[in-house]
Amino acid sequence: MTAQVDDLARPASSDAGSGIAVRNATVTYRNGHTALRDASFEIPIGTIAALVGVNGSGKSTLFKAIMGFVRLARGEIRVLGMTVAEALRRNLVAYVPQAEEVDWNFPVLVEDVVMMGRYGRMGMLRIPKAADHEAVSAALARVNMSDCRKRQIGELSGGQKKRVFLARALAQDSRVILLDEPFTGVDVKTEDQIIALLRELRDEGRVMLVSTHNLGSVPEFCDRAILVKGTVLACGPTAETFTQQNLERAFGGVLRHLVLNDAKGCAPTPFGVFTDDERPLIIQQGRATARRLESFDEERP
Ligand SMILES: Nc1ncnc2c1ncn2[C@@H]1O[C@H](COP(=O)(O)OP(=O)(O)OP(=O)(O)O)[C@@H](O)[C@H]1O
Repeated sequence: MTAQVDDLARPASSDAGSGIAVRNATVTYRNGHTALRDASFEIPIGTIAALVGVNGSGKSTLFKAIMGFVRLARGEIRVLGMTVAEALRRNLVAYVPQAEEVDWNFPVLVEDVVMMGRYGRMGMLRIPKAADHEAVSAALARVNMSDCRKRQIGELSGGQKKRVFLARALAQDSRVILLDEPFTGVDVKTEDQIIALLRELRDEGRVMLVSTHNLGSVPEFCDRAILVKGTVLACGPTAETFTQQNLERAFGGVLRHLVLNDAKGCAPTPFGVFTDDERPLIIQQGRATARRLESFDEERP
């Protein structure tokens, strides 16, 4: 069953085994705008969860709350059973930012960006030890960016920059990784590489929360989905949550219906197509499919 908001409004004492538990979280900005109201969901450890919703629905606000950048007016967030402050103090949470949040003109080498993931383990003077250099090299190798380690971060392509910030999260060795639109501006090959890496990290027992507008990719690699629109509309296993009904509530008017002939050119098969991004989500009989439009095209006669 898809967990609805009311099911999760229970005390935080049942956190054992949960990666992120958000209960009735409400965030009101200084100008009085409440961006998130009574948001509740839970993600177990060893999970990749998608965070989806239209622009302004509160995805970044939720990330900021999990990172302790904004205070909750009401409610509670637990990370690995701890308060946010405790989880951050222990370096357990890493954040991979949106491209727009970074000043790419800042003169810094790729390896220095990745080393930032180690800062929490260093002393006041931030003098790296051998273990820090090893962690940086291993993280760069894991995202296939070792050859670029001496390059300025601003010189890299969009996909390469994303991989460097992922490497920073790996060097930090966090158990919880928040990724803010990691696929925006990256080609399909890079997207597939990032997805493969996220799966490896999941299998290591980490928790990933991925904000994305690439709805078509979600059923392919996310175990769970959280649909937001000023609050959490639905959350749970992707197969149960990513339904036409829930997506229509979250995305309203962006659903289009196409009528396509099947492979034999026989009876028309109705499909719903959500076009929030360049990677559309195909809905068939009210359920999300894991196929991308381009792979569907390949099957057409
Ligand atoms: N610092 C702020 N002060 C006041 N309001 C804010 C602030 N940051 C965001 N908001 C408002 O809160 C709401 C949620 O914004 P948020 O950035 O969380 O949305 P989002 O889902 O991440 O959007 P996008 O998909 O465009 O990144 C929006 O109405 C936004 O205008």
